[in-house]
Amino acid sequence: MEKLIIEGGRKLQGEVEISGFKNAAVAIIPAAVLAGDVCVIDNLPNISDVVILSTILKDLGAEVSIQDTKTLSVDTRGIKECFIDYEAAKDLRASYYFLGAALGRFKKARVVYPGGCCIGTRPIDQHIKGFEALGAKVDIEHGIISVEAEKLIGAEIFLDVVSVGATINIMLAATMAEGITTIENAAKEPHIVDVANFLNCMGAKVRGAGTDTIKIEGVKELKGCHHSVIPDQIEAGTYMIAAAATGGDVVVKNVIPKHLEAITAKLKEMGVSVKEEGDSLRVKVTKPLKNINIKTLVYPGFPTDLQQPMSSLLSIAKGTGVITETIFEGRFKHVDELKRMGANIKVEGRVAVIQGVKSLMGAKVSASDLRAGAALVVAGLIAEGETEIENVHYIHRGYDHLYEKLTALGAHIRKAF
Ligand SMILES: CC(=O)N[C@H]1[C@@H](OP(=O)(O)OP(=O)(O)OC[C@H]2O[C@@H](n3ccc(=O)[nH]c3=O)[C@H](O)[C@@H]2O)O[C@H](CO)[C@@H](O)[C@@H]1O
Ligand SMILES: C=C(OP(=O)(O)O)C(=O)O
Repeated sequence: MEKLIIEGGRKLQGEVEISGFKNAAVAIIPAAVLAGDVCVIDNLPNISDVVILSTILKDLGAEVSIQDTKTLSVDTRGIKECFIDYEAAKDLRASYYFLGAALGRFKKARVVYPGGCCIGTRPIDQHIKGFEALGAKVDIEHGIISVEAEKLIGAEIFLDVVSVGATINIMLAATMAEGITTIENAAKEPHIVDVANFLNCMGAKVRGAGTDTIKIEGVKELKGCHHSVIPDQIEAGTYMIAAAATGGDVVVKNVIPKHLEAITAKLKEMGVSVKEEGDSLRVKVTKPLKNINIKTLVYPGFPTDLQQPMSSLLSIAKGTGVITETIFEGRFKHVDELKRMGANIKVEGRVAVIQGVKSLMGAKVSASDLRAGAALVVAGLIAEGETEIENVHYIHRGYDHLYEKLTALGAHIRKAF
């Protein structure tokens, strides 16, 4: 089992290039099923979720080729039906997008209940409600979700909770439904817009993505297209946090600064200098950092996916900070590991109270999920001495070339087995 060893205490300095967005890529790859044609998807991150989804496409009968780890060419004409079992999909969440895409194209799909990070209960009732509203019958038996419809008919769907996954899945299923589908109380995250742009590039008629009302006018068929995935705001945010935590000076390149406003605002509130330079953000520490309060919210609020890495930074900021996690009830599993490293954090339900300490100490720790892993990497970069992180496979779900990028910024980080 791969482990990650970090010799902490070095300021990160230099430039880091941000890769394509995991959460957009993992929806766009399954969405290619809808085309029944050749799609070229560019700027993909080299992460395990992308590798798994590409393998699933191949196993379903698509012709898949990857160039430079970044560009996927996929011909989905050979796919005739969609069944995805436990072994194929247990390690990621996004397998559920094959439900919406295959329902749209074949009016039928069977996909194992999704996996992904264990950060709360993560129900999929809103996805099911959406599929049913479009006319599909949904059954869940022995851990397999089956969806089937004679035909799909556009409907008005009001989501009970703002869900990224349900918004995207309903968009996928509705692209070839008869008539108009309206999703109200839709999620507004940047990757919703990226997926809508990909669908429109294939010939779909999706309007309003990025607002809380999305309208999809069904079309008879879609065609292949070429699409480039947007930069990963969560990877970018993680490097911004790591730069601040190590007292560094880092230019985070190839980002859309607008997507990073929530994290930029919070870093500035702590006393970090964040300057926009075109499609880069320069993050520099010039004075001691003060603690702050954070509440995770749907976009454009502070993203839950950055809450865990941010808690490592708050652990060494002066004073007391409070994190309120409103999206996932189980997203504080990293806290016990941070405590091993000397952090002073008390968790009660969805609230973590962090009393800043002078520094963290290297220790043996274990990642419980992707962003818990990112939090431990940030903590390891700050800590005095050596930090050994287990369960690194979680981190590889979402961070492209982590070792190379951190090493180029001056970190001492290596693999061990
Ligand atoms: C692959 C992907 O893009 N993952 C992201 C996606 O996950 P995911 O799409 O699973 O997250 P959702 O936006 O759906 O979940 C938001 C909230 O809605 C609840 N909910 C969701 C669906 C549903 O049918 N019923 C329901 O109650 C969830 O339990 C959670 O409390 O958005 C999350 C919130 O920004 C991010 O942390 C994940 O990184
Ligand atoms: C929770 C995450 O991913 P997933 O939904 O794919 O498990 C994440 O990217 O932080």
